[in-house]
Amino acid sequence: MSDRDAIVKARRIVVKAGSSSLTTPQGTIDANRIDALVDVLADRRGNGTEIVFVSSGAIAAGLGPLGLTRRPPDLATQQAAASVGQGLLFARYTSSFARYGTTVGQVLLTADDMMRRSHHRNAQRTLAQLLALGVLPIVNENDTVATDEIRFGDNDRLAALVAHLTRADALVLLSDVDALYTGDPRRPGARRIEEVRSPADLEGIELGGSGRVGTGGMVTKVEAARIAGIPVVLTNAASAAHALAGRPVGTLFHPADVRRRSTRHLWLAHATTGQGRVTLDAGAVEAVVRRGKSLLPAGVTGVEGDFAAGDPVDLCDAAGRVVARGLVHYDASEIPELMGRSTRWLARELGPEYEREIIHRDDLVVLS
Ligand SMILES: Nc1ncnc2c1ncn2[C@@H]1O[C@H](COP(=O)(O)OP(=O)(O)O)[C@@H](O)[C@H]1O
Ligand SMILES: N[C@@H](CCC(=O)OP(=O)(O)O)C(=O)O
Repeated sequence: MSDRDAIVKARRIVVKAGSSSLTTPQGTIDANRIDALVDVLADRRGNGTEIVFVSSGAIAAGLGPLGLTRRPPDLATQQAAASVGQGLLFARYTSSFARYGTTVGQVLLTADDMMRRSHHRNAQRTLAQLLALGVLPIVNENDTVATDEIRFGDNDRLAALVAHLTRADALVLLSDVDALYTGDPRRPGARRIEEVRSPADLEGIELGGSGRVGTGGMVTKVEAARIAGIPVVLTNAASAAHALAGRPVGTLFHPADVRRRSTRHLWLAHATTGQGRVTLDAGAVEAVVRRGKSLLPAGVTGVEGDFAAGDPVDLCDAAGRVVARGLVHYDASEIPELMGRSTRWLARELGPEYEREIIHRDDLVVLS
């Protein structure tokens, strides 16, 4: 079965639409385009396919009502715009899907929901139950409470992780551009890439930034395709029906092998930024990278940054090369007095609560 056939036969599909496909240049929801996309999704659903829809556009749809003409640079105004826009978007989806008798459920996720085991299971259960009840989940990042430090920012990688979370068979990314091109399609000479089979197919391709209201541009779409581990089609919203029908539109990304990685590990590797750095001695690098062990205080030689317990931090070797990333169990300020000490010594001198790892192996992903 070809990967285009796999999209036709998929029983569960994650479809993601970008801000530019759902909103107008005036910063309002684009009701006509939303209705047209809902028509396509409802049609596919009518064939018995379960759809999980990841919708961007909360910030973009909130701009007009707030009298703004462009995406604000500061987080607080973005959060406010998202708060206004998300409600308007969801109201539109509710009424648009009601034309087909379809009930929709709003699912707003934070990066933490992908990362922390308990939250992760919770999100997974909610999505599974919505699908079991015949509800179409509409997912977005919970932008109103997301902060710069711990935020997806773009919905492409979120969609890939949602595909893992829901064990979807295919992912369709809808943007304002009809495919991946060899360079920015706004410039002459850019050619459409029909298929991406391996990272080698991406060599020499210029992955540019986003359009007027989007975030992440092509970089995060290609990254999403790499994370997804299922067939991915990237095209524009107008070609959604063709993409779902297996027609040769857009760019088809054949699945990369990511089966051995959990969603949390994929999140850590691809969707977080280290909030600081911890330097490891050679023995600790060997233990963490080669033997899959937890990072103990004894193997730490240095710390940089101002992170808090629970933040993602980069683990570096003595040459400063990042070898892994993990969720740290201590604040940055606590680490200097623990460095180089055995856990037994720490428990005896500082108390039993200091007998824990700097980073537990379950919260750690090797990057080198
Ligand atoms: N190599 C490329 N191929 C296709 N599009 C590209 C490329 N480089 C940059 N782009 C730009 O990426 C934009 C889509 O990204 P983005 O604005 O984040 O979309 P969305 O809001 O749909 O997620 C397009 O408008 C396009 O101009
Ligand atoms: N969660 C954000 C999405 C951020 C964004 O712009 O994403 P995208 O348009 O998919 O590149 C929102 O709803 O505004």
